Amino acid sequence: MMRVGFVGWRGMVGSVLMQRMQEEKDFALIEPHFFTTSNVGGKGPDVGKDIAPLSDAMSVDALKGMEAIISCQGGDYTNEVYPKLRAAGWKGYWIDAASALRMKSDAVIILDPVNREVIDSALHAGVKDYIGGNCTVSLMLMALGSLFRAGLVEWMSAMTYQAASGAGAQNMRELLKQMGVANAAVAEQLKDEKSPILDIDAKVAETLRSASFPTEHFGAPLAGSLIPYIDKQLDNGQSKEEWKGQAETNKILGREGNPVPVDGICVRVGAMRCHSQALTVKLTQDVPLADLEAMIRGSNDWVRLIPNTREASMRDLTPAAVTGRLEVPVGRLRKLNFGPQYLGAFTCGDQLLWGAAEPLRRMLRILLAR
Ligand SMILES: NC(=O)C1=CN([C@@H]2O[C@H](COP(=O)(O)OP(=O)(O)OC[C@H]3O[C@@H](n4cnc5c(N)ncnc54)[C@H](OP(=O)(O)O)[C@@H]3O)[C@@H](O)[C@H]2O)C=CC1
Ligand SMILES: N[C@@H](CC(=O)OP(=O)(O)O)C(=O)O
Repeated sequence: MMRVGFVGWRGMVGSVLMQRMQEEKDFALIEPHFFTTSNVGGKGPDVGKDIAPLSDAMSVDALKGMEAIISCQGGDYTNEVYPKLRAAGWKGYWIDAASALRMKSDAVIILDPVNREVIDSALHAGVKDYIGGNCTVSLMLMALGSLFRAGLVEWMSAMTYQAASGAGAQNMRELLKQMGVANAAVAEQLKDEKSPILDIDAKVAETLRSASFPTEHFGAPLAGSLIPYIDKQLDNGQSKEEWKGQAETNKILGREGNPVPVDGICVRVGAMRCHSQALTVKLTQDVPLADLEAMIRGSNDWVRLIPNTREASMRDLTPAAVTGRLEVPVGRLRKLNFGPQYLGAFTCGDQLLWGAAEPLRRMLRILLAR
């Protein structure tokens, strides 16, 4: 059995990975070893079989014994440990959720329902580093990857509505705290159906702006508001999250030499763990809507085409409906007023599943099937 090391298994992404691997009985096929940066010798997770006590995730010697390592520990850990491990001659497979190694020329961004042939040819060529993509990019490609693959996308604009979970577990907690504080500020007025709405509104606005409103993690109010900036600021006016749209989409599709322009504005909203995106696609030709729908519907086992009606959109195309599910719905599909080559679409997906954990466990399955 393949010896597989897990680092970062108790974090938010790691916990979702453990959950999915249990559901799919992946642990029955491997010899799992668990690592920690904080509790060496402690007890690992319950995965339905006996496991050794936790090993030191900073020990190159301990990690070197693994044939594959899956890390959900974050980019700082990857930047510190990965180079030492390779320098020590380790030849195993490194599978990582963090962005640190994504754009390395000999690393592949994994999203097998979209780029299985890129993964297979890299495996054949002896590539050892397989990195999960940015959640927003992966979810967009799960929804509309078929249009890129058919050569139908001249350019795409992705305007995003990203959930608190993308910023981390503490941020999810902070969003809920903010909701609680905003609610508490007007709890008495809410009990009285006749209390003036503008008084309630003014009190909420004052609360959101007050110095005591909990914003330690987001740096700004998110509940009752939004934050139109995600990740670092770049010199060209884009945020790092916006930069990833084009860079990672084209790398996943294996067309870095002839990139399709992708751009937009990435916005944090008060959803818990589903990222949504409003997409505008300039098509390379005027393809009938029904043909585009058929192409999207047939592109992978998880995409769900939602009829462009008010009822279906409100029922099936929201973070509340999609959270915790592997399905990636795409709807609001229509030709835009700009002309017959302009397509509008809206998609929503769980960013901890296809956006983070799922591509990692599927990469492990691909290795096991070799
Ligand atoms: N958040 C996201 O949506 C996405 C994240 N990623 C990548 O995955 C990396 C990990 O993200 P995420 O899972 O959010 O990180 P977390 O902060 O949830 O977990 C990272 C590590 O922190 C340590 N830790 C310290 N305190 C706790 C605690 N109370 N509960 C659990 N773990 C704790 C654990 O290490 P130890 O057990 O060694 O102490 C854990 O493995 C990110 O840096 C990013 O690179 C990728 C895609 C999406
Ligand atoms: N930046 C993403 C989450 C994330 O971790 O992305 P990346 O894996 O590209 O660093 C978000 O905030 O929603």
